[in-house]
Amino acid sequence: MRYGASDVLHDVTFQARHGEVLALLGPNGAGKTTTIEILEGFRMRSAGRVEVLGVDPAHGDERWRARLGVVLQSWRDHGKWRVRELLVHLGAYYAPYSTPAIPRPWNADDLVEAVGLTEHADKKIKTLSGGQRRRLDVAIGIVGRPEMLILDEPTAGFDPRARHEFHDLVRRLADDHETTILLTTHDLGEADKLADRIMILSGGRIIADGSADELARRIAGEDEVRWTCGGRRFVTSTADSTAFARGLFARHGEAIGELEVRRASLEDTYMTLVRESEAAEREPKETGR
Ligand SMILES: Nc1ncnc2c1ncn2[C@@H]1O[C@H](COP(=O)(O)OP(=O)(O)OP(=O)(O)O)[C@@H](O)[C@H]1O
Repeated sequence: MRYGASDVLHDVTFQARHGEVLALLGPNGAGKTTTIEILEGFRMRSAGRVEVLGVDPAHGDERWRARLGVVLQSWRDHGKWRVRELLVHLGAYYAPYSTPAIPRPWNADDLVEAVGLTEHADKKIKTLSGGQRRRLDVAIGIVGRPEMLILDEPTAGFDPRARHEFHDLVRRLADDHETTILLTTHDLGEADKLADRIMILSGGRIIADGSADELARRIAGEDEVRWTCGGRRFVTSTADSTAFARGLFARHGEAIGELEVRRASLEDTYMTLVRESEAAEREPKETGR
């Protein structure tokens, strides 16, 4: 993708598997929203090949669009509508695309319940709080029972309980309904918990693609092991904490207490990979001077 003279995405290559939850992470301005806008057919790519549900988004028709759910970063329209009323209205557009396998739309009352808005169902949308409005955005994104769901920072502004309930909903959509889900987030804990696969975008390139564990193993991350023995505290770093712990017990047996293993967190991994990529990007410019 090129805006004017500047390339904001280069060689972004990935595939999402059916029913997979994919999290797209990356610093502000990395190109996450641009990637999403290309996938949903809102923005035309400058070059390259894209297929979503087997269709090039540049030529996606209404039938294709009905199979896709999109939740953008924010929208603030429909203020005078009531929650259930809007979902019934929008849902009706999906009815012609109902199939025996995927009945469309989602029943409005069930949907309102699924996103935790039952007690607000008859309220005017402009009276909802920011987090309630975001739940409605998610409901609008899934009212047509999409086969592929794209969410741009869906939980921004959610309180911890709303976040927890949203995570359950996403896992249910993926596990029970086989919805393929691509979401962007700045919440690394959310990505760690939700995603089958994590991609990190930095400077318009994918610099990492794998499960949270795979990414943690990529940075020569050593585990930190803490324990007590004979009333003294110990801490060490090791590449193989399981073997280390086995050795500890073999040597000291019952004397070992309070054993704790801390693996490299997704945050450690993310910070390392993004720093490396930003340093690599600066380098050619510096040597070119
Ligand atoms: N319409 C546009 N014209 C020119 N440049 C743009 C346009 N939209 C985005 N950009 C630039 O493209 C780059 C990627 O932006 P994008 O919004 O995709 O980033 P992002 O990863 O979603 O960031 P954030 O985490 O802040 O939402 C940025 O440098 C941005 O300034």
